[in-house]
Amino acid sequence: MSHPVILFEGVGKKFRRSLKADLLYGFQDASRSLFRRKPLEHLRSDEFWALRDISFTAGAGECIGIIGPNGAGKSTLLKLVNGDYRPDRGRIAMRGRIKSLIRLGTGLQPMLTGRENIYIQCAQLGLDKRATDATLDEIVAFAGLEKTLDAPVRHYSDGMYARLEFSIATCLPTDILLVDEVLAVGDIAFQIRCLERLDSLKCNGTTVLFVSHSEMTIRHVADHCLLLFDGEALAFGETDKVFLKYYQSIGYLDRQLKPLGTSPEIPADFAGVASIRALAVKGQENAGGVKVFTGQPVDFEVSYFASVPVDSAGLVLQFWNQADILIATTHSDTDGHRLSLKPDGGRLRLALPFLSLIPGIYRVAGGFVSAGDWLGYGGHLLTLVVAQKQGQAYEGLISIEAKVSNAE
Ligand SMILES: Nc1ncnc2c1ncn2[C@@H]1O[C@H](COP(=O)(O)OP(=O)(O)OP(=O)(O)O)[C@@H](O)[C@H]1O
Repeated sequence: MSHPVILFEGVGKKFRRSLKADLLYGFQDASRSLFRRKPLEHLRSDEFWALRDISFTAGAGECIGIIGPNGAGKSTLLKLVNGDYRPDRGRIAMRGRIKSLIRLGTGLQPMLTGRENIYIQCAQLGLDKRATDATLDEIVAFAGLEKTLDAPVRHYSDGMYARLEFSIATCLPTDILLVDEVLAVGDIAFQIRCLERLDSLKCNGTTVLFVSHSEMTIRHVADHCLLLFDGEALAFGETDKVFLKYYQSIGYLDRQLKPLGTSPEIPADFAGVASIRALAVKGQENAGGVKVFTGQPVDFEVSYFASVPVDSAGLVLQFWNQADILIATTHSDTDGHRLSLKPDGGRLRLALPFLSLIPGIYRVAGGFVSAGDWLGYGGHLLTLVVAQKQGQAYEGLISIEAKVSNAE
């Protein structure tokens, strides 16, 4: 990476446990800062490191997913980037404008209406009234708040707050976007719109730091992940490896809770799916990739590996929803169960003529089966975001294709 947009070098941030220490050390630290002396690097009594020795970089258009248990230091890291805190140790360098969605509702004035808040926030982003007039409809439509635009935002639900804040913050291009768990309170249709918008912001060069406890959303948007644990960076890099480290570090694997990404029943992968992607169908491309819709055809390209030649294997994909419920399994009773897999690997095409999944975010798992046994199983091969065509509405868990005709 040539010039990182965000650089953390050995960054540390400490906090105090008591109000007394806060007041006393706050005064001491303010005096040091006044005389341009470096912050104290050692801990005084009642202090602790909320972040210790954190180093990573993020480039233009890159999204870093920040994961870890409660209290690990994720929000503190975002607040350091946002300039809410100064680091007590190390160096942070950044370039460009920052937009943050860190604490729900803090950017909005509760007594003012949604419309008034949009004008205030847009003015802070540098838009004059005429420019705001021009983007107002788009902001409101994205947030889906047409009916409540002129109500005071103190009457909004948490989800409505999040929709308005996200919509305003992302209506203009920005260099750095900080997102802390704000999508969690939005409904599924809004979450899907947010993920699409994040994809398109990334395509336009925005660097995103994205904090979430949802593995599915992290996997969809993040190019790399940073795992924080008790203020320390336990892992940084490929999403798969970082999640595996996360599950190992919280004992998820030991407790046999069937972690995502592995299947404990399978001793060794003879043949498995290396990667899978949805293929573009005309009119279904969007800025961040391929869009798939309920009721439409979808094709997948599946790359596989095999350690030995395999005759007569079947390719099976499973679709798990965000509550980790298995919603659907593919079946292909013709050629799909008589595949020969070459030992050097290859590519297959799996076609679904009618996507039965209703709008939502799904984890695609699966692999090859032979005589009823898995030859290899991938627990998280793809995060699939399913949208709906305008004017359609779905209820239930799946949509079933039906043909209706006049009965003579
Ligand atoms: N202003 C503060 N003063 C004192 N302690 C703080 C302050 N802000 C955060 N902490 C502490 O720092 C640690 C890290 O907090 P942080 O909010 O960054 O965690 P997190 O990983 O975002 O957690 P969560 O997943 O629960 O949101 C916690 O122990 C928290 O209590």
